[in-house]
Amino acid sequence: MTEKHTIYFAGRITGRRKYADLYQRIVEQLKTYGKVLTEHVANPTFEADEDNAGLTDVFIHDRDMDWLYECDVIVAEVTQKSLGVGYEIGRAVALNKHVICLFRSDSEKRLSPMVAGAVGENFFVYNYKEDQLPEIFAKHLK
Ligand SMILES: O=c1[nH]c(=O)n([C@H]2C[C@H](O)[C@@H](COP(=O)(O)O)O2)cc1CO
Repeated sequence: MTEKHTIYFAGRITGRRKYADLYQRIVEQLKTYGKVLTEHVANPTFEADEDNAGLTDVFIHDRDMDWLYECDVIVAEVTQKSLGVGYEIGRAVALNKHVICLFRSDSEKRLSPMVAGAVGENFFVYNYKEDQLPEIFAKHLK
């Protein structure tokens, strides 16, 4: 029987939403393992929605920190550089959360050593192809 998790999905929002479709496919898989607190990250029109909603920076930060406290696992798609995602990962480590970082192996970018080198008991980094995601999620979340 699959344990139900509370999952914080992190991915780049600011700037180009090149990976929004990928983020949506990841979130759909994560939802089979429990509750995803941050589904909005995978919403391709999110930036525009957020502008319309007029949320303040403090509101967004405090809401996301509450979700970080609440989650038991953070899954971060780190192929697209993002200050917000880096911050969330650091805060999650400080909270002793289970951290899974996903970096696309076909990317021509280099993952920061501050993430790639942080592997440990609760911190995992995968250079992945998309068809490997089901196996990765099953290993950590089943
Ligand atoms: O409006 C937002 N809402 C929000 O939840 N975030 C969080 C969730 C994402 O995992 C992360 C993205 O940060 P950034 O915007 O620096 O790419 O920060 C970030 C922003 C700022 O775009």
